[in-house]
Amino acid sequence: MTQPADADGLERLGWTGFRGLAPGSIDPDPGLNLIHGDNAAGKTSLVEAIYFLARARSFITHRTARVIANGQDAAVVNGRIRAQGQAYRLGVGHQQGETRVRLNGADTRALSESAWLLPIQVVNTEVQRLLTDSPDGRRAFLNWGVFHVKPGYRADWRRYRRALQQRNAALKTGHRQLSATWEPEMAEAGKRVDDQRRAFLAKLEPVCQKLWQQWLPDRSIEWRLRSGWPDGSGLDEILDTHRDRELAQGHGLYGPHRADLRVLADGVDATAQLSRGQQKLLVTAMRLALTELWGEQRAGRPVLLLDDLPAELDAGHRRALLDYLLCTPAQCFVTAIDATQLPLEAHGQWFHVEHGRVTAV
Ligand SMILES: Nc1ncnc2c1ncn2[C@@H]1O[C@H](COP(=O)(O)OP(=O)(O)OP(=O)(O)O)[C@@H](O)[C@H]1O
Repeated sequence: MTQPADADGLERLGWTGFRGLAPGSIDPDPGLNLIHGDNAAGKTSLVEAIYFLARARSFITHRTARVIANGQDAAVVNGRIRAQGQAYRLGVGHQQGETRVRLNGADTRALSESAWLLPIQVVNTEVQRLLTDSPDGRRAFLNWGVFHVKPGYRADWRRYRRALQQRNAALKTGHRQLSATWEPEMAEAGKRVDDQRRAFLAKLEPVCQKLWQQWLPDRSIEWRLRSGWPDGSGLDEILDTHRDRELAQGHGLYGPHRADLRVLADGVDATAQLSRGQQKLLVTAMRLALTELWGEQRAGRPVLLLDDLPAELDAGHRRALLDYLLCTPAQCFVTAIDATQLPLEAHGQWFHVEHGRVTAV
């Protein structure tokens, strides 16, 4: 999709002390950005810097200190972002174990104050882990997915988590009555969380199906949300019925914190049915569909990071994915080792990365 020059999105990105990148800056295209360079040139580091700006953490490591360049004491990423027609200055830095986020020159209290500016999704060679890893990642996918569609969701989720923690503390110390007092709050907030997740999935599914049918035409893909408590019963009822068991365990066993999104191919677990390349396509479709849905919200413009896009995909599927990127509402950053792997010569802005230096081509 050709974007006007003043379209929403990331207009400027600058960094110092970040991974192996030499201090630098780029002015990204509002649509498509194509980044190429040899192994270890710094391509992943560049897209990681964009993610760091958007989410104040890395998608590579939980140890944020690792993004600091060897021998430096701080990593800082700055961005100029246009959202709803307005310009914002966002800065994220990590130093001495602390991450600070500054928006328009002032410290922000919560990530949610700035997170709406750059709703971001990553597709890389680890993308299949959404299917193969524990439910935590799938719950995070749901939580961020809903948050960007319904900003009020965060408050419901927080309210639920607080009631859960209080009830868990009571369960741990064997306080039957105290644990029961937290249940109405937990059940009410928990139902709101579950309802919003289901409404969000109902919107997302047709967008995913469109892509799945194009990219995996021989497979029938579907998902099932497990709420985190048995179907057909209210959470209040379940908490009441199972209190003794939960007291014996010392923590709560039911609720949306135990939800899972099971993804099936031809009726069975997708990981048992599909090749790695097919799993990549399946999850890529989910992440792209999410950015399409976010794009309709007209809050912050969604950003898609596709690191090493050609990996594990045959020429036909690569082409299909690149064709999709030409019409997505998201601002895209795509990396590959060789420019010829991204046959989009006439499109977007190209960058070359060499020994940590990024140059617009
Ligand atoms: N904190 C750090 N300080 C300095 N250099 C680092 C740091 N973290 C990683 N590096 C180095 O940065 C280099 C670039 O890594 P990066 O993963 O960005 O490369 P890439 O271009 O994506 O490579 P590939 O195509 O092989 O995936 C690597 O040599 C790595 O050792």
